[in-house]
Amino acid sequence: MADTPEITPEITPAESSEGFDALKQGKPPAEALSPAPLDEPAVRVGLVNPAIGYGLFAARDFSKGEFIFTEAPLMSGLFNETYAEDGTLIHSQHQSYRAALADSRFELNTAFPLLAARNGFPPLPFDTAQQVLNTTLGKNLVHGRLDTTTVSPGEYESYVTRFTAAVNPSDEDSRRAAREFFRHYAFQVQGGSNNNAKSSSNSSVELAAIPGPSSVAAAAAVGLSALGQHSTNEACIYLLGSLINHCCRPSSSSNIATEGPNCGWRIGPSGLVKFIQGPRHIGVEARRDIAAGEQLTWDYNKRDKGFICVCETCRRSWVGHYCKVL
Ligand SMILES: C[S@@+](CC[C@H](N)C(=O)[O-])C[C@H]1O[C@@H](n2cnc3c(N)ncnc32)[C@H](O)[C@@H]1O
Repeated sequence: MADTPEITPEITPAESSEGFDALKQGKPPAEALSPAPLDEPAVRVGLVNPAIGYGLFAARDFSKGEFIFTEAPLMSGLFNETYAEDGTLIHSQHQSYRAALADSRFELNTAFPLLAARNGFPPLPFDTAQQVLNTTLGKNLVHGRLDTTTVSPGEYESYVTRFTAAVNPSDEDSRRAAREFFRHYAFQVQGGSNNNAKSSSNSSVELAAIPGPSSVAAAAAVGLSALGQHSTNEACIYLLGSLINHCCRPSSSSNIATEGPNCGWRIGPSGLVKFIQGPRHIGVEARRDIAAGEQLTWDYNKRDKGFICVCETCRRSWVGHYCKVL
């Protein structure tokens, strides 16, 4: 898959000032307290196309401001701004991957087939993958449920034939694959003592608390021993959240009600979204009304995305450019 940056969050000025005002007052205004997502089918996994791979789609209609789902991480390693060749960071990410593999091999190998192939695991047969896509890929959901996938056998085959399993990959190959994977799929969760994770760009996490799957705990333990010498931030991978694709914002702000990324996210509990219980739990929020069937997207917020973007916003502007030339 193309080189992709870590996903970094985005926040609108309106959301930002609302959050800070609420925090200054000590308690958020009642109308700012969003209800937890409904515990009913919220999302399904689909294939966008063989080049982009999977995406997440709305399984029902959502209103602006509604939370779509919350999810616990599958794994967590230390974070590095540049993903430079840092032995401790790569070790923590690789350990996290190995632990997650022991707990959740089918889910990992279905959701992230390139990572699987680089570690010597060939793509799963369609029937097995379909079961995972329909049910267990939602195993870390806290609120909201996974709906039935619409991936057809033909679509699946044309996607996974892109990945050839490495033969006897070395430990070095596996470490490199884990680092690249974290770089492309992880959410940066800020470390430190502040457990009040704010919205999108100000997410934080309490490193001392290590709930969740053993893969999260294992990597956090590795990470904790390295704190002080390295980044205190964590890189968290989510089975569903990490499958959401990027969409650029439209150049005209008048279009944001109907175009551009339709989701935002928060990690950890905060004054505004108390229903997010775990420090590394992610909450995905509708930034505008979303119709059932629409692909969920957000802005990775990176100048260098590491892939050629073919989002709706870019496609519209290409058409605009083409028309102007004509
Ligand atoms: C976090 S993953 C999203 C899930 C991914 N589609 C998958 O199936 O694994 C990011 C990767 O998805 C692809 N991607 C996401 N948004 C894209 C976009 N707007 N245009 C092209 N590729 C995109 C890129 O390959 C990128 O490296």
